[in-house]
Amino acid sequence: MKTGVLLVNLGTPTAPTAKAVKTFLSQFLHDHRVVDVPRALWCPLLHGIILPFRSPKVARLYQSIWWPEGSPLMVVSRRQQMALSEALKAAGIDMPVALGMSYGEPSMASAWQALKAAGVDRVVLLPLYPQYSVSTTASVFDSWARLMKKERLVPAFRFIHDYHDHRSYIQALAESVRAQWDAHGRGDMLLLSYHGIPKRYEDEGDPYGQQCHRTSELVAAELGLERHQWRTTFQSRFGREPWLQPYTDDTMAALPGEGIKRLDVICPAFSADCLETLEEIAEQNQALFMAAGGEAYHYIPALNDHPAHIRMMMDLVCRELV
Ligand SMILES: C=CC1=C(C)c2cc3[nH]c(cc4nc(cc5[nH]c(cc1n2)c(C)c5CCC(=O)O)C(CCC(=O)O)=C4C)c(C)c3C=C
Ligand SMILES: [Fe+2]
Ligand SMILES: [Fe+2]
Repeated sequence: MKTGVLLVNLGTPTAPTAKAVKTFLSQFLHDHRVVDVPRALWCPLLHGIILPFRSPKVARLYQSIWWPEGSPLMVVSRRQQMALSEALKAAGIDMPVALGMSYGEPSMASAWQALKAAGVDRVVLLPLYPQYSVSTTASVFDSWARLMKKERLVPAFRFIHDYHDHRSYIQALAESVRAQWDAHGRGDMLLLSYHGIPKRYEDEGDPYGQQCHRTSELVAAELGLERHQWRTTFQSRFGREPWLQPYTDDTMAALPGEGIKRLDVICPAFSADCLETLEEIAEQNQALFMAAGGEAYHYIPALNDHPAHIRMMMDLVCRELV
């Protein structure tokens, strides 16, 4: 049997324009795993207000973080794919690596076609979401299942459910914090900010919030931090219902008043830098913290294609070879 790896991430617009953002948001926000509101209620709001008004606004935000080679999420994802492929080759393991996005291009269908063309008949699916959520991981599974419906011969496959407490992941995060401290000195606190989800999803059984808290505890323990030296918050709220709390933006505005003037921020739920880290955390939230009396703010980049992150991917994938 020949095994291949299918790396999956969320996806991103093809250009920082209102049109491309609208196409991306429309696909993303039509996914029932992401927004579970009945379509009769959701579609009028989505088509009448959210897509027309949010798309130009968000396009301007994408313009502020866009790289010459493209959207950071896409550029980093391609680098991850290449680095993992090379690392596997260097270890003498013949395993093609494809990249598929849940929304937009390259699609999961194109990634599966590339693996099939390489003669793969066994697939390790690695959704690059360390913490399981219905809104991300389950949606990857849905896309895979939809693809497999068209196959007469479904390949053997393994689905990596989550890796929120995996040793190499925790070590890679801790290593990136230490590198930050070595370069810029240590802040008064390490804030671990995770993408949020609606609180209702957690009440209905989504383990995401619990897994985020566990990741934070393990990183703090690995770094030898005391309880008052780190905090977990949730960012990127969308819509009106309550999301997981405490909210990152409220915390930013409050910390300087509590005597925390120098802050280090890491976003462990993001395996690649993207709009939500480079703009929301590194720009918007920095401005909130400084306006409230903060003195130093350091955003610690996502693990991206750092060698420790690629080693972690190797560990996760090779574990599935037995
Ligand atoms: C509508 C509800 C949303 C849920 C639930 C949600 C969960 C969720 N998302 C990520 C990772 C990413 N989200 C990104 C962008 C983004 N997310 C939402 C909404 C929800 N996300 C929107 C509407 C957007 C687009 C930007 C905007 O309009 O504000 C991204 C960045 C993509 C990029 O192109 O850079 C990532 C990555 C996780 C991990 C998660 C739940 C655990
Ligand atoms: Fe619709
Ligand atoms: Fe999101």
